[in-house]
Amino acid sequence: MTLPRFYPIFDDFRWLERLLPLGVKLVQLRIKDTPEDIVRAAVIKAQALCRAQGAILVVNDYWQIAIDAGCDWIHLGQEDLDDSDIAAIRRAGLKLGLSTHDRAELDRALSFDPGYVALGPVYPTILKKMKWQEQGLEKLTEWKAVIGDIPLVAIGGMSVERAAGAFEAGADIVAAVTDITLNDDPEGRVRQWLGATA
Ligand SMILES: Cc1ncc(COP(=O)(O)OP(=O)(O)O)c(N)n1
Ligand SMILES: Cc1nc(C(=O)O)sc1CCOP(=O)(O)O
Ligand SMILES: [Mg+2]
Repeated sequence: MTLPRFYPIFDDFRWLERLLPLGVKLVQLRIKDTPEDIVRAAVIKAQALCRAQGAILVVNDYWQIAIDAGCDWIHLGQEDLDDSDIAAIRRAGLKLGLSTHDRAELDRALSFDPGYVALGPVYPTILKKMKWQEQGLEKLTEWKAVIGDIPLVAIGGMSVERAAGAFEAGADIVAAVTDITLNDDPEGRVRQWLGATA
């Protein structure tokens, strides 16, 4: 399966209600610091919205909720991997997207047979505090040479204007948060993204 090249990430299913109808076909629900029953309800809602629009939903962090809700994809970081039941995720048939930031993390990620590998932050991000400096485009090229056919996601400070460079460097997919959510016109920005990644 070839994954769509544009991968927006949102912290509320209401973003999906607004933006999936524009043609987004791959989306992550990334909810933090929220009671689990609210996350569960949001995942169920997001899953229904994605099914209705023919979009792929990736649930961040909450692997048990993703299993319970019948989702197809989960995204886990390296710390999340320590606390996850990978066998249960596999039994439920979910595919894994995994974060990587250095070569040791990449080697570890590859040992889980991931559905995609994310590398970040390619550029500085304002979304969250990270111990990692910006990785630069060259790192995407290096990662792609190692992972071959596994889809490579570029994340961190990505924008419509930066997407072409990431693709040229080896990314298959570009993920973005604040370039959309902090834009004065999120719908217009998503239309630009869809045009730039078509
Ligand atoms: C596509 C994508 N790449 C990286 C991340 C970050 O995951 P993680 O390191 O677990 O950090 P949190 O997002 O959980 O704060 C991601 N969510 N999606
Ligand atoms: C959630 C996340 N993970 C990253 C990583 O490098 O693993 S960078 C990032 C934030 C992405 O947000 P924005 O597009 O606003 O920079
Ligand atoms: Mg995580």
